[in-house]
Amino acid sequence: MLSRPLTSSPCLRKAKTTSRSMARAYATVKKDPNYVKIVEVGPRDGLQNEKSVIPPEVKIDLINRLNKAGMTTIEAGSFVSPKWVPQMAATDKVITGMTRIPGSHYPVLVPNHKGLSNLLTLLSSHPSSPSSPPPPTDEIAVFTAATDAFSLANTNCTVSESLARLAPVVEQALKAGLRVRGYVSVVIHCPYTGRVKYEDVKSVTKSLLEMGCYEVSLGDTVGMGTPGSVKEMVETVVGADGRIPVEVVAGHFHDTFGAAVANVHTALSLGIRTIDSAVGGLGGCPYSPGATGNVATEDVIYSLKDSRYHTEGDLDKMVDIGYWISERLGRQNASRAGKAMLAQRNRKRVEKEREREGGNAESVSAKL
Ligand SMILES: CC(C)(COP(=O)([O-])OP(=O)([O-])OC[C@H]1O[C@@H](n2cnc3c(N)ncnc32)[C@H](O)[C@@H]1OP(=O)([O-])[O-])[C@@H](O)C(=O)NCCC(=O)NCCSC(=O)C[C@@](C)(O)CC(=O)[O-]
Repeated sequence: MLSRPLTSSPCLRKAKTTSRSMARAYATVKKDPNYVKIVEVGPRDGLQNEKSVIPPEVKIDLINRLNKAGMTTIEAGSFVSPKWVPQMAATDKVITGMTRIPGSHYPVLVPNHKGLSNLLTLLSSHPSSPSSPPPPTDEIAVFTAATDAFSLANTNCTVSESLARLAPVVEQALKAGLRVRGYVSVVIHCPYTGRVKYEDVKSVTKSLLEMGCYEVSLGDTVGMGTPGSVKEMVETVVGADGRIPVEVVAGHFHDTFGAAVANVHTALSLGIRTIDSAVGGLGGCPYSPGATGNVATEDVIYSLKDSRYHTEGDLDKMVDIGYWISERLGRQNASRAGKAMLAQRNRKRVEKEREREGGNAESVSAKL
């Protein structure tokens, strides 16, 4: 239950420019109706909950590899309080150290004025001559939740307080020429209060769009969603009144209960065309106890094969990256498709060796 009406803040009333923001949102929508845009969240959502501090060089390497594998929207880090999420502390080093490819986007999370101010200071020192590389980022993501309990745990304020805090941040970011994406967490289930009211998800989504977010990502943070609950939630959010077009919402599914790929396809069947995912199924929110990683990017790409949809990202290269980063972090690769493809490659390699060795059964069977 939200503590007070979302529209009660003066900042929000001021920011109510529905038609302008909706037009901005529509302008970014991909024209091809079967194109599925993937927002690769591995370097941010994927790493933020890792216990041991990952050096910026590894994060930079990860982002560069993802770019080379064809991912063009890669969430690169967060300008949040290092006391709350220590893992994201060196995001400034990451976004200035990574190779920036023209046309790619590297959004960073910003929770408040301080985060935006730190980012704008960094961006102001970036050379802006035509020959200089693209700026470290051109996009921020602001985030809130569908329940006060989660919002308080994650950002130390209620939902309406967070919206009031974010409205001027979004306004300033837009004035500075940044794109702004929004997140709503716990859209199905809250780890503190249980089942969520989908009308609250809709209300928060609407507020973020009215502020000027070009898109709002609906986060099943806990990963308890099922195709049935995702359908009901999305149908409530995009609703029959037609005020939130499905083109401006994205799906963000964690895979705690193994239903994330099914949830992705449910979202697609309802018209959503932007999906957040993390290579190797990395991830978890520090304030969502028990939740596991995001749906693996490899699993999303694999599941779209032989369908009417198409997307970006070279599956073989993504499988390599999933393997590499999982090894690097010393954790299990959580991508089912990734593990299956690696096993398949291994079998093929052994078969080739068998052919080369002239069918030496003993040495080959030892490798299988
Ligand atoms: C929002 C705050 C800052 C409020 O935290 P607070 O403690 O209420 O902040 P404050 O304003 O009272 O400031 C306290 C201290 O933090 C500093 N501070 C304050 N802000 C910043 C900043 N931006 N950058 C750097 N430092 C900052 C500030 O300067 C001060 O420093 P001190 O004077 O004590 O030395 C904090 O709660 C926070 O950073 N929360 C972020 C939590 C987070 O990152 N969670 C994970 C991301 S959300 C997610 O994963 C879900 C998602 C998006 O993936 C979708 C889904 O799956 O649902």
